[in-house]
Amino acid sequence: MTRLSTAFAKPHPALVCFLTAGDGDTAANLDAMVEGGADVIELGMPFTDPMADGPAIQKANIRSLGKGTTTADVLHIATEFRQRHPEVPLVLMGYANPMIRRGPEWFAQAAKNAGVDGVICVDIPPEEDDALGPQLRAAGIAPIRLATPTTDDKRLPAVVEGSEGFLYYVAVAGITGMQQAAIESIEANVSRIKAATDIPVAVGFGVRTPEQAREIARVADGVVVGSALVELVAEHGTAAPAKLRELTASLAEAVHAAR
Ligand SMILES: O=P(O)(O)OC[C@@H](O)[C@@H](O)c1c[nH]c2ccccc12
Repeated sequence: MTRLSTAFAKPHPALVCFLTAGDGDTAANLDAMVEGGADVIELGMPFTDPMADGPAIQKANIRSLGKGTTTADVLHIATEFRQRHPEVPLVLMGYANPMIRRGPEWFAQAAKNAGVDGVICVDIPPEEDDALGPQLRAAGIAPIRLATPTTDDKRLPAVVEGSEGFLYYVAVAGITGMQQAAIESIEANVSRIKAATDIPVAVGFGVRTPEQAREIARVADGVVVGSALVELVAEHGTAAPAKLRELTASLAEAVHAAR
C-alpha cells in the first residue's frame, strides 16, 4: 500500500486540499489543513503562466513568485512536511517547465527524496508521457492525470492508461475557482471514468462549500478544494491557519459523512 492508496482505501471519500507553495506561511497553513482533517495535500508549484488557474490561484502564484519562491523552496517545504506528517499523502501540482528544466530524472529523484507521492503536471498530455512519466514511475511517484468534461470515450483510454494514484476529474471546462458544474454531469462523467479504470476518481474545480463537497462525495472517491482555501490565505495572512483549520474541518465532516 502506498500513502495515496491508503488514503483512498479509508471507509469514506477523501478530501484533497490545495495550497500554492510559498504563499503565506505554507508550513503552518498545511499543518492546519491536516489538523482540520484533509486526507491528501495538493501543493502547487508557483509558475509564471498558470494557464489552468483562475484569479485566486493566479494571484497566489504572483505573491509566491514575488517572494522569490523557487523549485528548491517547494521541495524544501515538501521535505519538512513529510518529516512532520509521515502518513499524509502529498501531491505536487504544476506545469512542465519548472519540472523538467533540470531534467526529468533530477526532478523525479528530488521529489522522491522530498517524500512526494504523486505529481500532477497540467501541460504534459498523455502523448508526451515520455517527458516525465517514466522518470516519475521509476522513482515510485504516481503520475496523476486530468480528465475533463470534453474527454470523450475515444480519448479516455489514453488518459487513464499510465495514470496512477488517482484520476483527477476536472468538473468544469475552464479554469480553477469557477462555478461548480451540475451534479448530474459530474455523476455521469465519474461513472464513465470509473468504467474505464480501477484507480480512484477525485473531482475538483468549483467546489467551495461543505454542501457542494458532500454532494460530490456521494458520487466520487474524493473531492478537491483549492481556490476557497487559497482565498483564506490571501485574506487572513498570519491568521490564516485558524481559518483554514475551520473550513477544512467543515469540508472534511461533509465529505467523510457523505457515504
Ligand atoms: O480552485 P478550485 O476551483 O477549488 O479547483 C481545485 C484546484 O484549485 C487545484 O486542484 C488546482 C490548482 N491548480 C490546478 C491546475 C490544474 C488542475 C488542478 C489545479
